[in-house]
Amino acid sequence: MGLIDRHPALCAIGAVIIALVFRAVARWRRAIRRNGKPLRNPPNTLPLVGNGIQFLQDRWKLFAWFDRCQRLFGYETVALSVPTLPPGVLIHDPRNLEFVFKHEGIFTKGMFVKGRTWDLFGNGIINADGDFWKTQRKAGLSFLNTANLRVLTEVALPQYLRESIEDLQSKTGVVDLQHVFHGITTKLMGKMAYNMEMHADDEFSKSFDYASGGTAERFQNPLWPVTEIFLGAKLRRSIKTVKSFGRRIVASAVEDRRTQKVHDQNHDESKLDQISGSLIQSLLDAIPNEEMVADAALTYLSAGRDTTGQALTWTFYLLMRHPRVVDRIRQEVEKRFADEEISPAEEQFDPTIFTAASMPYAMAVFYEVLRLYPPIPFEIRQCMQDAALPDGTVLPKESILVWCLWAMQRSKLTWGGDADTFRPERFLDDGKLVSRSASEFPVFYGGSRTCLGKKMAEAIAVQVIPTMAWLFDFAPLDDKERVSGSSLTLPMLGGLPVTVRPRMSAKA
Ligand code: HEM
Repeated sequence: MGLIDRHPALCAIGAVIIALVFRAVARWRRAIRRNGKPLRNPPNTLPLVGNGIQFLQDRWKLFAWFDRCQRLFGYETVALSVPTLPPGVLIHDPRNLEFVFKHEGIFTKGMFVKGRTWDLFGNGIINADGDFWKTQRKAGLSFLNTANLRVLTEVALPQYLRESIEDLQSKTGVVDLQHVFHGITTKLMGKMAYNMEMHADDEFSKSFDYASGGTAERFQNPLWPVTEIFLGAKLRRSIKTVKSFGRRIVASAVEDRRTQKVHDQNHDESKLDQISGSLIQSLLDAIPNEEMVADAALTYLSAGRDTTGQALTWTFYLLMRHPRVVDRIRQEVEKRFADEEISPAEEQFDPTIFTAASMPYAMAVFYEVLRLYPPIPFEIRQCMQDAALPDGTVLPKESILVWCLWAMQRSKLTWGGDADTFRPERFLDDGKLVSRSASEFPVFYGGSRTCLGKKMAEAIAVQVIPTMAWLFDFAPLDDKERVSGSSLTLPMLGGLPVTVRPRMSAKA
């Protein structure tokens, strides 16, 4: 239910306050121009409240509205106005986005984003700038190095995937696939990054999901500082739980050091144990303040596990609706078996034979899912100085720039007439995977702050998708269209309940 449905009285008070401050904001708004003229307004822009009502709707209705804007205006930049907030624009043109990626110093998260996410992420990498950002990025780069990624694909992922498969093979009745995939990515990040056993249904994970939803709603509700005074108790409690878990991660890493469980290559231990906790140890080496290490750790955890687990959930949602695509994945698996001279009937199933290079179709499926269901569905930046976009839009300092990946990645101008169709083949040319520029396909962001975990996400997807599609038939409980719950990422509201039928007796 949307905020209006849940709290009509509060929304009415909000509308009055919005109207009162509109006069002041309107003067500011006039400053955004293209070729000396004000920008066009999107549909449903109202006098006084501008687009404020759209932003109060449930997020999938907001995405649909962004999508409508994209269909109506093509690549044209349009005005966004939410009274009480700085003036804004909605951009669609990849040229503008390329400019934003190239000028990271001008278009930053600013106080607009940081003010809303600070409680949860503090100075974690997605909020940090300057040297503190560089330090965290360096720690992340060392964690995601080639050797560690090899341990991920050869040891950790097969182990956690195997556990999930065994679990699915023993299940009768309904299974929530979102929970299954979230479980895999939670265990992976927990062990590799922090040397901790983590589970998708522990108290921290539940609190984090709630806190992420509450934080995301702050971007839709301009009166959040007021409404949270009355309605924010659960959010405050959740953030407190999340923060205390961040401190536990740090305490556990410090204890690992004290008891010398920090791994050196000479120990007689598994490859996975050797690299476990490498992210938190690099962060501890580089950052003198443990509170800040905790922020950095929590931000990496969210960036790494939620995005990938959710992308896999949307993948199987779409696969259940497109059996033709499942058949093609299975054909690719059979070809892979033939190349490796493995009999498909063999008892033991080894997911490590699936790599990005050997499974272009499975990779294309993953990319096509990321196009239609981007795990970070919209982005907001704030101008640190006056700026002009390549299309001539002049933005005064502090104005807001929004792009909605959900809408942009459905643009017929960029993706052709069948942009709304799930067609993995669009990412293939002569059987080889084709890449698209970050400005056309910004799913992993672009420029100097491009996602650090792209390779990790791909490595996970290319093992999980063919393995699960080969071993199981999944069926949805109904044909209803699934939508996203409130979050900073794109969880499926209510999870993905399915029935599972093992296709063969192959063991994981
Ligand atoms: C399908 C999976 C993923 C998608 C779609 C994705 C997408 C993104 C996007 C859009 C951003 C920019 C966010 C922003 O600042 O507004 C980002 C940043 C980041 N991602 Fe990912 N991500 C994925 C998986 C991962 C994984 C597995 C990791 C591993 C830890 C990771 C680590 C990061 C980090 C550290 C940043 C911050 C980069 C910086 O600010 O310098 N991501 N990601």
